Amino acid sequence: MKICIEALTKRYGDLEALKNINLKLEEGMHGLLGPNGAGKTTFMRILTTLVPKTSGKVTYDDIGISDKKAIRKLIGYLPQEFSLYPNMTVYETMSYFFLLSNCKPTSSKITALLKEVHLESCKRLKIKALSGGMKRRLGIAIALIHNPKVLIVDEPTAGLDPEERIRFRNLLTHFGRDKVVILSTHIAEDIALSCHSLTVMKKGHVAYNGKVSDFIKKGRHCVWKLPVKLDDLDHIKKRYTVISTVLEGEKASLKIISRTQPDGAAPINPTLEDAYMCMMQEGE
Ligand SMILES: Nc1ncnc2c1ncn2[C@@H]1O[C@H](COP(=O)(O)OP(=O)(O)OP(=O)(O)O)[C@@H](O)[C@H]1O
Repeated sequence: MKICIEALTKRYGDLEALKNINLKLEEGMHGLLGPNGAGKTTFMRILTTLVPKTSGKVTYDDIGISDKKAIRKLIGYLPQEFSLYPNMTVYETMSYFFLLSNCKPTSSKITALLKEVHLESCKRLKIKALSGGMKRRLGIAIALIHNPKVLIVDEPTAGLDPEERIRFRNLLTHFGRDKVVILSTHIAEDIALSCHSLTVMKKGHVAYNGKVSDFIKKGRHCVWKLPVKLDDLDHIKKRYTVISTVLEGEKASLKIISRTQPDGAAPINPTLEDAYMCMMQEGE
């Protein structure tokens, strides 16, 4: 499966939410990062046929996005917000969504999907008894009912505890072996730990598209560790972008972003989040 996006634009009245987007996405895990309002949700909603594009071309292999029926068969979508009936059990919920997807709900199919998302022991639990992470895993099982080739997930790990985040990431990576998985999130670490490729969106355009590892390299010589006295803290904060502060008695250890080496600072290897912060600062 290959998704080709050519010269894609989207306008909401006078606002150009997507500007000339060109991308090719194949099987594997793709991360989508960008600040609020960058256009990520608009982009994903166009890919899922929920929002019409203004111009440009989007194809899934040789199927055009205008063929909504065919495209929807190829896609599983887990939106940021989705609601389930609190008094239904997990099993009843799956049966219900099988019917909505025009698929016959059989016990073996439901059990197999619940097994994939590690919820097979929760069949009889009511939705209201599930944790946030369990609900999202059930959301993935629902999105997989029609065995899609593409899985699009919007902010799936927000609010989850570390253990559930790890479980969810591993689940997505598992599906990335034979599906195109697009993971949109504000949690850069989730992308660093699960995605091979990355698209960074900024103000409606693609600011970066390529390997996660190459993006992180761009943050080299931009992130510094700087020990300061507490009295100097306000002055430093006015001068530099401080991304972390650890207080140690009368001193503070800062991580700062700067294209030039500040006095007394030592370079440190950037994380994906650091590299992202460097990019967001540029052109501000
Ligand atoms: N239905 C709409 N009508 C008008 N403007 C919209 C609509 N949906 C989104 N926008 C605008 O388009 C731009 C992109 O919004 P979008 O929700 O796609 O960004 P985002 O990157 O997903 O943001 P977030 O991270 O906050 O979810 C924003 O300026 C937003 O206000």
